[in-house]
Amino acid sequence: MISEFQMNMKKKLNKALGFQKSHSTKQWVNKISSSKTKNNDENGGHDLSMIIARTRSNPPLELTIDAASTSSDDSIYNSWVVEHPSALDSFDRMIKAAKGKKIVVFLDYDGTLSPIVDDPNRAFMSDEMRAAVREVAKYFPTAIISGRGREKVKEFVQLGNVYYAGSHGMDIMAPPRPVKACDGKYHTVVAGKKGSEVLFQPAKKYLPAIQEMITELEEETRKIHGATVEDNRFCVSVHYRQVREEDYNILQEKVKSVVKN
Ligand SMILES: O=P(O)(O)OC[C@H]1O[C@H](O[C@H]2O[C@H](CO)[C@@H](O)[C@H](O)[C@H]2O)[C@H](O)[C@@H](O)[C@@H]1O
Repeated sequence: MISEFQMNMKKKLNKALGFQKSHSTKQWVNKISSSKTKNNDENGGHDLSMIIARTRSNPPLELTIDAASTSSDDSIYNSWVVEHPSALDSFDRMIKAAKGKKIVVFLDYDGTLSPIVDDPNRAFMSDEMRAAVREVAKYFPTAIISGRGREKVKEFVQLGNVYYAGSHGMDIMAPPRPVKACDGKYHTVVAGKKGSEVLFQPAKKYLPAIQEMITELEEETRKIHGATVEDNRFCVSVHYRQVREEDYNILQEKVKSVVKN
């Protein structure tokens, strides 16, 4: 039987995720259409991240379709939903499967907790979503994993009771708590007001090389209108959402040559 907590959680998640139905429908439809009409990468991504990890809902802007405008768009969306059902529809099944097990929640940021927008610096999370995540984290260890730098994600999320895994997991910070043991090699303990925070940064020694690459990418891409380089500390994203389609190849070649060298 579903408990009151489960019902409340389901309601809160539904409310928090509400924006995705209205806001991201266009992006989902857009992604499907774009993958049919051009040779896009499999994730429809718009940043040529050095570690190739992208959200599912970031399609090219120039292929924007108004999802509400035609019934064929609706049917594209509906078939997308069939292939990508909402976890909320299987909530009861998930609860059953989780019985007696320790539940840990892993959440992506862009396109999951926040809508996809043109300017990566403005991918804000709604207050409803923040409240839902805060609530979930009260009951289960909760981690937010992103390709972005850890500090940027923390700045967006503004919650103290979650784990932050930035740079695709190369920079992890646990919420403040009493620290029992760390291996000392990759972990650093940072004393804070509410307890000690543990930092896990296994790629720290590569920081100078990564920073060098970021500077080079900035120089190489400066002349391509719309291209931006996002410093994600242990990795980097080169955004092409605002780049003209005819410049995609040249940008891609420039990124490849920097990475290769
Ligand atoms: O792992 P994620 O948290 O999903 O990060 C993947 C990339 O997300 C961000 O870029 C994407 O969202 C931007 C804001 O909506 C959008 O403008 C961009 O086109 C998307 O690719 C982030 O800026 C990247 O650094 C992450 O790699």
